[in-house]
Amino acid sequence: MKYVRLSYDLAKSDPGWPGSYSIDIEPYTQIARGDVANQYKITLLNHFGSHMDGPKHFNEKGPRLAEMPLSTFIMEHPLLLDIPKSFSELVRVEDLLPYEDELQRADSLFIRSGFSKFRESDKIRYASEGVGISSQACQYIMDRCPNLNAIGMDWISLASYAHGEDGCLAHQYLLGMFHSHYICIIEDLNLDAIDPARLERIFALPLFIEQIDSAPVTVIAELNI
Ligand SMILES: N[C@@H](CC(=O)c1ccccc1NC=O)C(=O)O
Repeated sequence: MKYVRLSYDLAKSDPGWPGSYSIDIEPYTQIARGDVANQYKITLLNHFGSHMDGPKHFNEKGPRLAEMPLSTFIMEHPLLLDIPKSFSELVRVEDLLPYEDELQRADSLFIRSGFSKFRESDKIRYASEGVGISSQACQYIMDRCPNLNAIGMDWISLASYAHGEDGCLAHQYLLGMFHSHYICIIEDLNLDAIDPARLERIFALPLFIEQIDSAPVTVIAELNI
């Protein structure tokens, strides 16, 4: 078995959703300053970097991540799809239709668009001209794929910034506003290292913090190598 991390380190210089707060990290106690231990104070927007959206993000009646069943975070039947997309393009129903049978069997879906290649080289466009999943595709997924607990992606948000209204509706669909189940969303992942034929399981473990809807997440893929 080989384990590969799909979530990024959190770093101040990383791209965030345009106009949103990101992260600040400051020393709290420091050995170099005469303290006995190193500690840091972190101020973090819970939607910055690799993170998991819980139902309460866009659905006031939905649970917080800490209230979801633990099976949400351990994916035994992940499906990785390569669906190449570029600046401000949306994943649409017709992109998913060829995979309907696989989608119905899977407990989680990871979409590799290739857009993560811009995360380092063009941070501004990575954030403001990101890929998205159309609200119609999200409605299709909610209606037709009852076993999916989570959808992950190699770009910054389910919503493409250029299609904000549709992105809002897309979040509302997956986060259960119009259905009796939920699909959590895992945003800003690096899916480069996964060979779909070797993918066994994915573990996506968010921080559980009181009050909050969503949280930073550590995502690890188990590959059969
Ligand atoms: N950063 C968010 C996206 C987001 O904030 C958003 C997406 C679509 C429409 C509005 C949004 N935020 C509004 O305040 C996310 O984690 O997906």
